[in-house]
Amino acid sequence: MNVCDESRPWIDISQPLNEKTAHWPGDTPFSYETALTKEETGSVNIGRMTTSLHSGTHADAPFHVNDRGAGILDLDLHAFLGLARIVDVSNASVLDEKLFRTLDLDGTARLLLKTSVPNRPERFPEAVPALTEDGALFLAELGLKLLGVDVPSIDPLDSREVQAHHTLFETGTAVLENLMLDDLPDGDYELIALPLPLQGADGSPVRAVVRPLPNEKGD
Ligand SMILES: N[C@@H](CC(=O)c1ccccc1NC=O)C(=O)O
Ligand SMILES: [Zn+2]
Ligand SMILES: [Zn+2]
Repeated sequence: MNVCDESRPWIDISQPLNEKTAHWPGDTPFSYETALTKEETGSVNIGRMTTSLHSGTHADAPFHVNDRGAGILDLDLHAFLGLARIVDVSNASVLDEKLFRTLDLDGTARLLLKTSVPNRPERFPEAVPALTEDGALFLAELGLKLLGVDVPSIDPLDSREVQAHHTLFETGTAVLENLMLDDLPDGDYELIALPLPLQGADGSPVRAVVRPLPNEKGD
């Protein structure tokens, strides 16, 4: 990955974080304030933010669903960095093995799924197409390093078992949620979506960017 190739600009696929960003019911909304103004310090403005780690575009850590699971700082960054395939699954109401068998996932290390839910960062959806246990196992067996979705959760929004999270984390697959994929055609991309080095945290906001792979002619 030559990150300096200016002929292929990076495309931001992150939700903006502001006071209107949707959050999980009962969870901490995002807020930013200037805690110390330039007038107060005599030199600089100093910001402070408060947020759930599951607002906006973010990575989950295994600790999110397992008290003994790894925190975000313990995860291998390579999962969040490298080749990724974007696939439109907007015709599917569940993300199961049957669906995945119809897709071209050969050699895919990172899979970003574009679901039927439109990208509306200010609106928490009523329902999402959930990843089934057989779907999660199928992806893990493919050797997937990372699964990304454009909705707030890979599990049903009212799930207590959060089975898809458990299955992916038990098989060492990283998870990104709330990506913005609506404007991107299916295909192979480079992805950078690094979590912050938050000690002990169950997740982290990421700034997720992609760019299409160069075509064979090199233009
Ligand atoms: N699993 C979701 C988060 C989640 O389930 C949640 C986040 C905040 C408050 C409550 C939540 N779940 C259950 O009520 C996620 O990974 O972002
Ligand atoms: Zn999350
Ligand atoms: Zn999650």
